Amino acid sequence: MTAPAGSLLAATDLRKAYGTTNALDGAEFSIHAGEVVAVMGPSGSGKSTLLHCLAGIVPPDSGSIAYAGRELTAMSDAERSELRRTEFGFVFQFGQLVPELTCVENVALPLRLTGVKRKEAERTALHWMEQLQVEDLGAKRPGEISGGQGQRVAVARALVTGPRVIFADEPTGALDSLNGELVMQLLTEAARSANAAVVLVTHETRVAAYSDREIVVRDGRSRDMERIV
Ligand SMILES: Nc1ncnc2c1ncn2[C@@H]1O[C@H](COP(=O)(O)OP(=O)(O)OP(=O)(O)O)[C@@H](O)[C@H]1O
Repeated sequence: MTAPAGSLLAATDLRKAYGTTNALDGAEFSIHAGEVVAVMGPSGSGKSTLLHCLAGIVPPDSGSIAYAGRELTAMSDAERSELRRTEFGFVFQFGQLVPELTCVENVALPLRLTGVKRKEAERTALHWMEQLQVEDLGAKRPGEISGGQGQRVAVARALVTGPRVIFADEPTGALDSLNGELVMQLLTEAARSANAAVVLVTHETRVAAYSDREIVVRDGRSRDMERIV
């Protein structure tokens, strides 16, 4: 099977086994620029493994992953790292901010690591913190802010390099529903304004409702869901 035309990131027939466990067993995926796709499914069905393969973190045993016309599985580790640093952004469930740095330093960090000067990096960081409504927290450290605020800072950090794809693995998993909704609303608004695609792993239908499309993973296989309106 070939990837759908015009997709930014597409995977076909992905397989990945851990010992005797088939985490992925012929999974398919595709996403367009600016699209938000929710990956749903029961615990242990292969959602995180799919995300890690798509993001070039975990190599699949077989199958194809095409990003902007380039085959991820044919790249060297160094090329995949470079891609993750420059083209992809990441938001996880928790524990992703560096506790010793202030919030603005945390958001600016991915830019600093690519050699951007401190002042310019922090100016860009503040722009994204405004989008996520956490600009007042710049001088605070992660230990001094709430979980929901921390996730919004993490989203700002994921967007700061201007990535084309954001990978979000249960980004609201540690939040109450009100804070989860706010994170989702601001994440999807900011990503759409930047024309960044979002691969969103979640088991919550309320969170998946912020997506344009849902796929369901079961026993390592994926299928598209028709949105019931
Ligand atoms: N590093 C690993 N080593 C061994 N087995 C693994 C590893 N990662 C995942 N698995 C197994 O692969 C299967 C799929 O795991 P995965 O984490 O992708 O599922 P998931 O759908 O994201 O689950 P959850 O919703 O609980 O996070 C599971 O049976 C899991 O135990």
